[in-house]
Amino acid sequence: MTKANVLEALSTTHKIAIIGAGKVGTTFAYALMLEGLTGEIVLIDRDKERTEGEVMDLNHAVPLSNPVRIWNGDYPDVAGANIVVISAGSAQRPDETRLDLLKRNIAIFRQILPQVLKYNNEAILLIATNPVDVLSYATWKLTGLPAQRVIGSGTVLDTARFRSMISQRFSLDARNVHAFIVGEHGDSEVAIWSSANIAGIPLLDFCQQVGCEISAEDRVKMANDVRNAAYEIIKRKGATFYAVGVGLARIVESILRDQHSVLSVSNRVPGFYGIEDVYLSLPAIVGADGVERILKLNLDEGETAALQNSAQVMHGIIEQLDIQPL
Ligand SMILES: NC(=O)C1=CN([C@@H]2O[C@H](COP(=O)(O)OP(=O)(O)OC[C@H]3O[C@@H](n4cnc5c(N)ncnc54)[C@H](O)[C@@H]3O)[C@@H](O)[C@H]2O)C=CC1
Ligand SMILES: CC(=O)C(=O)O
Repeated sequence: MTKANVLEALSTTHKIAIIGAGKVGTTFAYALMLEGLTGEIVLIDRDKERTEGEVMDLNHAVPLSNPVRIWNGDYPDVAGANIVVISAGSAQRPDETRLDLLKRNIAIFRQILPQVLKYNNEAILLIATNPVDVLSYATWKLTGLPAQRVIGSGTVLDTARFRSMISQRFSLDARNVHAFIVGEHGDSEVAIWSSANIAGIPLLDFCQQVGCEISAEDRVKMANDVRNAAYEIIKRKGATFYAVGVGLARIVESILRDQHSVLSVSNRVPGFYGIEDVYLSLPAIVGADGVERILKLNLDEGETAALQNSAQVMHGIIEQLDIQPL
């Protein structure tokens, strides 16, 4: 069998269920289709009419991209899905933070999760709805599933924004920029400069070598630009969906193809830096079983304190939630 045949055979056996066929859910479905990652995509949304329109539109691209069955389904259709992605719920309005969404979206999760579990308790759950860390933690608690199988998209998006901005600054291929945003996917997130590197060369050494400069002020500004990217985009076009759609597809790719990729997904922190019982993003190895291992970055003092602060913010919110298993 050629590599192409193997990949084709693999992709046709996989099924992805997407709950919430709004801007994020449908852009993710589009990315999945273009990348040929799966044989079946079922979209589930309370707005059946609009979802039917989305499904028609997506299906018309199938002859031009990859063979995939895409349909407008309901909860019984999550049966047999390898991964259930949840992107249902409210998105931020221009003057809102992600945490402002919590009350509305946790109520929606309380409706959705029992339905998912009723038809499939073996899938990996991938959460995109905001506030993603709190909702991933709540999903883990409510469902009682192993944390390894309850994953938040976390700072995969912020990390991509960070790499994109560094690459633009130094006119580089973003794929050669290695740097992470960790912590909350939100206002308390932390840019990790101490281990940022270009193809293995520490960023400051790279700058010295090629004669570029990045001052402490530049770094603060860039971290703020990453942190504020969603606000700036929402102010201009009402929502963000392309990068997160591709980010979700990237996580799904690593799971379906058991790639063991290191991605900054949100998961239960295993006591690193004195942080526990909270979902936050750190680099993690993602494969067929979900999160296989969370990696400990060597952080400097300021980064450690900022990450601990991010965990405190999450703890403060989690403590106010009354989460009883379903
Ligand atoms: N994790 C990340 O990096 C990102 C997360 N987001 C979040 O993703 C979520 C979705 O954003 P958008 O797609 O832009 O919003 P949207 O409003 O376009 O889509 C949300 C969808 O959820 C559906 N929905 C609401 N309640 C439902 C229920 N009980 N059952 C089934 N479907 C239900 C709605 O009908 C709608 O189609 C938001 O919370 C947003 O903040 C957005 C961008 C990035
Ligand atoms: C909306 C959101 O969470 C983002 O674009 O980062």
